[in-house]
Amino acid sequence: MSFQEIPIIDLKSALDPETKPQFLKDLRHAIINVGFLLLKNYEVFGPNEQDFKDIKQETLDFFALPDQVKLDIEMIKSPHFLGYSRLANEITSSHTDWREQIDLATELPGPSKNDPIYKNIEGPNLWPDEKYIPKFKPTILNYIAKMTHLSQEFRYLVLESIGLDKHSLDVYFKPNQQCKMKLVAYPDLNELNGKQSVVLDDKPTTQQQGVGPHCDSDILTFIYQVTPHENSLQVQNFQGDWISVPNIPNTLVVNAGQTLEAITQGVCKATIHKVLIPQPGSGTRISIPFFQTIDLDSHKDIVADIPAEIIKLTQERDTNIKKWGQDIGFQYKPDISKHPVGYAVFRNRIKSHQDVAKRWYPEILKQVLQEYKD
Ligand SMILES: O=C(O)CCC(=O)C(=O)O
Ligand SMILES: [Fe+2]
Repeated sequence: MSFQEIPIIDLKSALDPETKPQFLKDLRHAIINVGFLLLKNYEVFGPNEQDFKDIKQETLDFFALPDQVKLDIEMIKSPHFLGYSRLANEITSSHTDWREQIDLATELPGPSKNDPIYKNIEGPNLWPDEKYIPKFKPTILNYIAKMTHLSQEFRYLVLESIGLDKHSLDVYFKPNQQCKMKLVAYPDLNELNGKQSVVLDDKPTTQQQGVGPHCDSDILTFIYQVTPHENSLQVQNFQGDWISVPNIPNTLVVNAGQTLEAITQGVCKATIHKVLIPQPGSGTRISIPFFQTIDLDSHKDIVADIPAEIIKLTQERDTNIKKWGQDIGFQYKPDISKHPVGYAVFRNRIKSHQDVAKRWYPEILKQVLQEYKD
């Protein structure tokens, strides 16, 4: 029997030596057998109530900006895949995603000439004109700084929960390691009526995707569900059933990505998930995912010293899997024995944002589309 609900984990209980053993046990179950959890009392290490209020306000203000202000910072202007994506301009699992978003990241300089091409993932953000939205940049930078801290502390706990030294992944991180985040708006069906995808010949229908079934490619993702929509974010259990992630105030959704799965020999599960567009009349759904990523140059072996009893738990999980989720189509998986992790990350960005790739990396886009077909 696969999971039927998303476990809730209380970060405060990690701080008390009396409650920590049970905390680690619960976390171990969540990360191995579900791949998703709801985290409460995150402000122990992360953003506080005011920080969440601020980012919510800036996000609402951002999406309310005149189209031209948003289009001035369209992602197509960035070789680093950062900036604004208009509605229906992204593809997941071969279909249009009915969402509008801005991709942001830890502010870093672009790569130098001799760097491998995948290093273009790093670079400066495209900021909206501060004349229209003066507090946007400082609010985002503050959120990134605090979430970076939370994601690091939480990674330590995840590693402890599977019997590893909390510093065992430190070699995959560099000083000022890039983290990524997005502000996302999923308009409801009424607002979408008559709209057509910019990239595919898709029109929205009731079951249309906000974002199609996929696994995240990072280490850990933290999602702030800003609006109270239910039954939008759904996770696929290992029997193929879709389980809704409850939208509980003052919790963050946390999930494992494929990079963490790869370097922990499959112990931490990168579970398939998707977002449905909101029901007509329920208004725009807003969410803010934050992605902890590792040094693009990482080219190291997987973590070898995972205790045998943890590997056994993983094997038990895998033998019980009746149906291995939905086919999410072709997605580059990090294979750090063959390529640095940046190779897969870069190719996944090319596949998702083909208009950006066409402008900046036409040759690689051709290769990717060819591999995609094969
Ligand atoms: O909007 C959400 O709640 C999740 C979005 C998501 O899964 C993603 O962008 O990777
Ligand atoms: Fe995701």
